[in-house]
Amino acid sequence: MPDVDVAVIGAGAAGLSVAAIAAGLGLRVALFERGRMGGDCLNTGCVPSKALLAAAKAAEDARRAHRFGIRLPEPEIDWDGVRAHVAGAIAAIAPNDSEERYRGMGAMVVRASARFAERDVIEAGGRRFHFRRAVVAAGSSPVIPPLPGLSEVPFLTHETLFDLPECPGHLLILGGGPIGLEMAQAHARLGSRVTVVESAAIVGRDDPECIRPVREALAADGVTLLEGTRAVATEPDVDGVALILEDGTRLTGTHLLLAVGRQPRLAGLDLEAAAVQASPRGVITDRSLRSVSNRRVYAAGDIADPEGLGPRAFTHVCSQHAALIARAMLFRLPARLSYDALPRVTYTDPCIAQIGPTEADLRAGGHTGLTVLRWPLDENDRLVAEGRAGGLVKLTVDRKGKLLGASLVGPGVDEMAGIFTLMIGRRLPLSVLAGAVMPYPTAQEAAKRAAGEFFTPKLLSPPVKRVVGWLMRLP
Ligand SMILES: Cc1cc2nc3c(=O)[nH]c(=O)nc-3n(C[C@H](O)[C@H](O)[C@H](O)COP(=O)(O)OP(=O)(O)OC[C@H]3O[C@@H](n4cnc5c(N)ncnc54)[C@H](O)[C@@H]3O)c2cc1C
Ligand SMILES: NC(=O)c1ccc[n+]([C@@H]2O[C@H](COP(=O)([O-])OP(=O)(O)OC[C@H]3O[C@@H](n4cnc5c(N)ncnc54)[C@H](O)[C@@H]3O)[C@@H](O)[C@H]2O)c1
Repeated sequence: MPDVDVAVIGAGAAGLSVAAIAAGLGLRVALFERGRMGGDCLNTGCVPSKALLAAAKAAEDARRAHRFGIRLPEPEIDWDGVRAHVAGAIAAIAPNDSEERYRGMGAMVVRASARFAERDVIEAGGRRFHFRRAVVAAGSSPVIPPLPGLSEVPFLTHETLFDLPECPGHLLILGGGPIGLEMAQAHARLGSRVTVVESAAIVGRDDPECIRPVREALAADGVTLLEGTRAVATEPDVDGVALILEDGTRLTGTHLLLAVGRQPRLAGLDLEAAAVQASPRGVITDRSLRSVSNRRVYAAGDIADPEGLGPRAFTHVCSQHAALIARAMLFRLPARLSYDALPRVTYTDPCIAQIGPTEADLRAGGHTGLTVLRWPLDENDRLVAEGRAGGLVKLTVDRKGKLLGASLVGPGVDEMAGIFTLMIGRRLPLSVLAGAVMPYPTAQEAAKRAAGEFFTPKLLSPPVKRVVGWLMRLP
């Protein structure tokens, strides 16, 4: 008789969601966590980064208050106060992810490193747990690039960045993805000099039309963006650290943050003992997130490498995975993972958001007959009134008007992204959005206006005008 119905390795966003569902259904659950409950999102990821961005925005709002006729002195940054705010946000959310809460749900929480011992056995804390089903949700860690000299210099990752006792004097950031850009803007607004070195283009998976305003905003915040540039070495410097670029430029800074991507936390899991196959991208699963080589085992969150889709590192993907695993593993219902309507948002100011594929993704995938609809956010009354106008809603639709992808940039587009997730995910016709009554004045009106652009040319066409003219003559 197995000791547990469901064994979950990792109490991050993915593992916690799976454990909550399984325990809620009355199953015997063992949840293994060797580090902090809540994993990256709570402790070193989403929560501290958004808390730091909020502090930075407060400073920036004070600097820009003169636009409203309010003159304030240059804000004084109390770094200890900023850190207290970040720590306070984590502490306020922590009870949701706590050992006590999960024990209360009926799960057995084992604070130890877990590893597979057999196809259906996990060892942790000196005990063996015979399981019916296991979910590997061990997450990912920052990639440490093979940069010559890196072992000689102190460097930061998101795991150490939020513990700095002082605001960095000059923060060098390697990588201009979501982590690099969010942290660049946050630190620049809080008083650091910031230089980002990006080997390709910043947030390069996003739509170039949407990237442009982010690039301009970061430059306005004083961030130096070096794109299409590689660092070839690093070395100690009197300032702290130096990065040598491929053209020979020597950049010096007080701190170096590495933000060049994620790698699955496979080490120590002993997946081979359970015949669970993994690639350098993660645990290989089918589209129901079930291991292709051990059908008792599933993978969720950053560590999952679903065939044909690859890993995605987002907290909302962790929830999506957990719901799908519940369907497939617990209810034995058909389940097939799709990222067709997946939203992703980089929380710079302005935000950049992508829901589903970009126009370039669709064209590269061979889609023809695409129509691109645009609605500029500088015509949005609410944003104009708030002195924040600027940005774009760009929709890519097929011949029949089916919405395939939405690319957004501007203030408030993070909150607008949910509309497009619903539209694409539920395959709602564009007319639903174009015909919706949106509250005035909101940024969301731009979503409706962009959708309306599909119908306007047809509505105002000469034949329709002729019919309306004829109808007007009727008694
Ligand atoms: C700076 C930053 C900002 C981010 N911002 C956002 C954002 O705004 N929005 C968003 O959607 N996503 C964001 N992300 C991504 C998001 O944080 C991750 O996608 C998410 O946290 C992954 O959750 P997970 O459960 O897969 O892994 P994790 O959170 O890493 O959890 C895995 C857990 O497993 C434990 N573990 C590992 N191996 C073992 C073992 N052998 N035994 C026991 N325990 C083990 C680890 O200690 C860890 O606690 C951000 C990430 C970073 C780094
Ligand atoms: N707002 C959010 O949802 C959010 C925020 C932060 C992180 N995340 C998640 O975490 C993941 C990891 O974030 P990330 O920013 O570290 O990785 P990333 O893979 O998204 O971006 C890394 C960037 O570094 C560049 N790069 C790679 N090697 C380089 C090198 N040697 N020198 C210079 N540049 C180099 C890449 O071209 C890329 O632009 C994200 O992809 C995302 O899934 C999400």
